Amino acid sequence: MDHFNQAGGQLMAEDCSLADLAERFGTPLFVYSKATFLRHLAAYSDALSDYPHLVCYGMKANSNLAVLQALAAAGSGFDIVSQGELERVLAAGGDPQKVVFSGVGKQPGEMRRALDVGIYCFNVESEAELETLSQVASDMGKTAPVSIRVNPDVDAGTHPYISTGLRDNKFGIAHQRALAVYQRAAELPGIHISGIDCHIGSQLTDLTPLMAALEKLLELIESIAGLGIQLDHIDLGGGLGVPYQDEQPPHPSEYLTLVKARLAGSGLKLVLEPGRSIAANAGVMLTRVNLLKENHGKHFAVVDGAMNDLIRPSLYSAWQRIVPVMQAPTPGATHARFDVVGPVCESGDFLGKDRELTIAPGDLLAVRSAGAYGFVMSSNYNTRNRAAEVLVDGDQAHLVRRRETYADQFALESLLEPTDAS
Ligand SMILES: Cc1ncc(COP(=O)(O)O)c(C=O)c1O
Ligand SMILES: N[C@@H](CCCC[NH3+])C(=O)O
Repeated sequence: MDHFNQAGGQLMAEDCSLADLAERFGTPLFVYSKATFLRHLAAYSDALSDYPHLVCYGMKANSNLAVLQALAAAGSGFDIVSQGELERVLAAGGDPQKVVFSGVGKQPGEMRRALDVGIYCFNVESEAELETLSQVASDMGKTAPVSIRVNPDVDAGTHPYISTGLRDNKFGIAHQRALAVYQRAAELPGIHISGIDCHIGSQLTDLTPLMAALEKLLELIESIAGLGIQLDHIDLGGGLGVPYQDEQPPHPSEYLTLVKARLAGSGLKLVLEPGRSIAANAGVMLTRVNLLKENHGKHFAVVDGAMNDLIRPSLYSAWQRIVPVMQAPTPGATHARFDVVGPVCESGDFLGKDRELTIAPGDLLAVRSAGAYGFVMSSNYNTRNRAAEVLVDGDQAHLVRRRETYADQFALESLLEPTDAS
């Protein structure tokens, strides 16, 4: 369920006409529904209303400032992976005490900034990072709250590029090493051991690997207690999938009922880092059909959106639904199976392949489920201006990021000084 529904013969975002938004702001255009973001956040917080918790939205999924502002106002915390993301949380009015800092390559400067503003916890991903953090915190006369990210070696059963909890992945500390790392952390100055965490992968549609990871963490927690170390929280990361096509991922309440039952009596606060399940179906990308062409019997719809705007189809062969915004076909439209492709000079530049559509040049298409890992992964490849972003709230549409201009793109570059008078 989302707030993108058909009404009056066209696809709407809440009470706003997508066709009108495309006219007003141009295409390609990301359109987000504020109500959907908030409903997805509430799916987590409501399911945990009877259990101590902190939901830290995995903001890498969609870090537009207005989106963060809306989530922060609804009480969300944030999972960050860079100082840049921390600066966004602060700029959007988020509470640093609800921030967890993940990532395998935190720099000392980033650690200093996070210590300065007082984040909730550092999710430490290596022994080297632990030593550096201890040094940085001690030098500042501060204590860093730390959780060790354990790599539980659980197969999340997802695309290899987005699986993170396998022994071959760069993330976290092998669970066999974890105990030794906790022991070392207990000896180090400037470190307060606060929790344990894991994140095994993204777009998970089955609870089995998530629950297997939880069991591994609970075993470890017992061994850690044997060292005399008491943890105050467990962070299970993000990872719940969304229906892009016909997947049937579990609802957060189904997952959290199982987790709460397992954690009952543990005294552990539960931290979560959901990204995709909050953002993906809260957004669409609008793109206009430029022209139709046929090559050797194959039909192509060349649209104005491309892999630089939405890279998931090219990068992961991800399937995202593509639908016309207007229900009634334009008179004279062509009915065929189209590859929906962009203008970028790469054969891998497609938004969808082999899609049955009835379309004509000038038609507006919506690529669904584009609220997560959409705009945030966009680039200027082929010197294309990055798209604009609009956040809809009822019948109000707010332009929350204007379309880039060529001047924006050139602003950071310089020409060489001429070396002679000629
Ligand atoms: C450490 C961490 N937490 C949270 C997330 C968010 O994951 P998802 O978008 O699958 O919920 C990610 C990304 O996969 C991550 O790497
Ligand atoms: N960007 C990926 C997910 C990566 C998750 C980040 N750890 C996607 O679009 O599916």
